[in-house]
Amino acid sequence: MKVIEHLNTNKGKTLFSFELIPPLKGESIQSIFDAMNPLMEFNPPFVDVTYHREEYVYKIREGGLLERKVTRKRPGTVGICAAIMNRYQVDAVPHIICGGFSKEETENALIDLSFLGIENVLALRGDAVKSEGSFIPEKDGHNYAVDLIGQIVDMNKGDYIDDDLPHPIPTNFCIGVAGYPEKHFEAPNLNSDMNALKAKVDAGAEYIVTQMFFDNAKYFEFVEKCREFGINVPIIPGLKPFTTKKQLSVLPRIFHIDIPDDLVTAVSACKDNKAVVEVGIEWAVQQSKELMKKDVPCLHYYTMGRSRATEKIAAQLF
Ligand SMILES: NC(=O)C1=CN([C@@H]2O[C@H](COP(=O)(O)OP(=O)(O)OC[C@H]3O[C@@H](n4cnc5c(N)ncnc54)[C@H](O)[C@@H]3O)[C@@H](O)[C@H]2O)C=CC1
Ligand SMILES: Nc1nc(=O)c2c([nH]1)NC[C@@H]1CN(c3ccc(C(=O)N[C@@H](CCC(=O)O)C(=O)O)cc3)CN21
Repeated sequence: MKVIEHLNTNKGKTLFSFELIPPLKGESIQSIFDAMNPLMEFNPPFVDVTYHREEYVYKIREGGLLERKVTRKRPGTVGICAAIMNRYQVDAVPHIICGGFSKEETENALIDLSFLGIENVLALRGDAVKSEGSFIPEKDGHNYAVDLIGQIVDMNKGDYIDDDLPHPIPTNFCIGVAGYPEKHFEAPNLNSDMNALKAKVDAGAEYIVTQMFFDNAKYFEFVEKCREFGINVPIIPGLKPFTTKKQLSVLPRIFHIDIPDDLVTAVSACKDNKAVVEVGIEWAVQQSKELMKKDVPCLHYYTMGRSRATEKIAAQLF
């Protein structure tokens, strides 16, 4: 079933969903099941699986020469989606990114997903390669998420880029996109980021999932701003439970978000990360309760394979 159908048929009740990161190459699918099992009792109608692009690693060869190798440390998004749909009563939402894909490779990936009965994708531009400063599109790949959405919508109409196909069958994907309550870091200002978001929705995105935020006011202002811009699709808040002291500096650096004063004070006062986990749970529960009161369609937790904190949060809410 499509995410938008889940959101529409559950009017009035906030749904629970979460996001997984594929295990490192060499690990087994069991680590995914271990991360999911404790969360399945809260009946998530869908689960997101992130996509991780290639990275460059440098190996020292004889004579001290450096050899650059292209590697993917976390492959498996498509396989994991098929495995979890097969094992649990849940819809998988693979993340599809522009980076590292030509249009033909994107078409082939979407064909695989369609064959597997996967009806949902989150369409993203994707991050820059770790060792590169900024996002560089693939030769013959997409530049922005909006262009990727165009290709998916075309396929949903039976319009494949391979124009030699005699009777191409339309795919049937529900498309979600990312939204940034605190602005995407590359956008020159909030208005231009809002225009980019509006373009994604106008191109065919049916719902938005937000970047993590720790101050609900940011989400409420964002939703209001979206409505002013004529963006009328459901906006699912994304929440990340705080679990380590290091995240005080890591999260703002990676995700370009602010941590509210009270949370900084509470985390800083913790004597160890065990105490931080408790603070993180309490903060996320308070955020979730307030969001639920405002009838958000779904609460989406960035568990990234570490389910303990999210399990404790969900137990208090769902
Ligand atoms: N790998 C994953 O699973 C996930 C990745 N992300 C991350 O989200 C970030 C960006 O992805 P999206 O939001 O999908 O990208 P996007 O293509 O919607 O936007 C990227 C940036 O380009 C700007 N922009 C968009 N269209 C434009 C246009 N036509 N002209 C000029 N500027 C334009 C936006 O304002 C934004 O600053 C990445 O950092 C991505 O990796 C987010 C969620 C999950
Ligand atoms: N820019 C961006 N890229 C993403 O891949 C991404 C977003 N934003 N926002 C939404 C989700 C959330 N994602 C993630 C991905 C990884 C962690 C994670 O593992 N964080 C570690 C720190 C990572 C590090 O130290 O490199 C943590 O401790 O929380 C969290 C959320 C993936 N998604």
